[in-house]
Amino acid sequence: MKIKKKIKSEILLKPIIWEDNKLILIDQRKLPHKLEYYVCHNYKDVAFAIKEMVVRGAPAIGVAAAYGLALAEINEDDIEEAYKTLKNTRPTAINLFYALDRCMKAYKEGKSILEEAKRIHEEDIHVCKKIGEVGEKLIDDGDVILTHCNAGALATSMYGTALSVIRHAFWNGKKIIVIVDETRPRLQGALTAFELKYEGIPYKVITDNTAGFLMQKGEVDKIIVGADRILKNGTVYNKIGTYSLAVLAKYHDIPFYVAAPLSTFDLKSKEEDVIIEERDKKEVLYLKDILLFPEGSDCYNFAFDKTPAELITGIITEKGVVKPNEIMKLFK
Ligand SMILES: CSC[C@@H](O)[C@@H](O)C(=O)COP(=O)(O)O
Repeated sequence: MKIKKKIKSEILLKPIIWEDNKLILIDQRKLPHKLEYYVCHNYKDVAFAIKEMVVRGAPAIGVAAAYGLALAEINEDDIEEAYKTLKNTRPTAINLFYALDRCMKAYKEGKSILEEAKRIHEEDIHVCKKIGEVGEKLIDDGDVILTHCNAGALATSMYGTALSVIRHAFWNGKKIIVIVDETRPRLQGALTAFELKYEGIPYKVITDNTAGFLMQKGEVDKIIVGADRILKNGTVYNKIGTYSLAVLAKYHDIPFYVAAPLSTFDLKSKEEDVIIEERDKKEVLYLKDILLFPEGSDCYNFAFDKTPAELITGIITEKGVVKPNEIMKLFK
């Protein structure tokens, strides 16, 4: 049994590697066709990597940012400046601020930033595994599970959040099929498909606008997504399109789960404090270099949306599954 488990974690992708005082990231811009690495030598490289989505996904950007600050320490850069630069890379996922603030606290207490970054990295691996073990109990043999964006190994340090639940169910012998939303405009669904293919987990890709029709046909048993930030009132911020899925799930009476570590909870902010990232309009208007719409077209490119608590069946965390109105139980 033990040997089997070891092999399973060894086949998982490791998007974040710390080696010889360098941060090595799987370059997610090149996936799914090329598995290439992007090497960060200083905090500015890391800030670029987060902004340009070389590394992405809430827990992964937190871990990368922590190592970014560690690089600033190693290179004897101005730590306050590095902290500010890294903090201003992406505004919505709370894990970025959680990890940077932890490292800053360690620094101010005269401790090593690198040691704190390594701890955050290790903890993320451990809690994501736990989320999978806890959440897989909600999955029935034969389930068809729809997921949005990529809440997989690539979005964390190893197991993923929503995909940790899915891969643990698969490892435990449950015959599942994953419906992968393509997730326009950045197509994080391709990353999810890449991970599932890598591990032999059956999946089928759909365009985002197919989800409702599949639910109407009775072909979706459960929906599991990740989160970028969860407020005390149970509001979940996640990839744009999550809210529409949750509304559809409610209408069709399909359980809608959110999987996230405690580091994704923001107990201080109110909804009006949360900034929804708006990215370059080119991501929507162009496909690579091809302009898809009439010259001069304007568009929206919100990267995230918010899903109210009443649409969420349960939140799967490393400390158990809670209803969105029971969040404070997790912090007692
Ligand atoms: C475990 S990842 C959870 C979320 O970070 C994920 O669903 C998501 O929205 C990622 O957005 P991205 O813009 O790709 O960083």
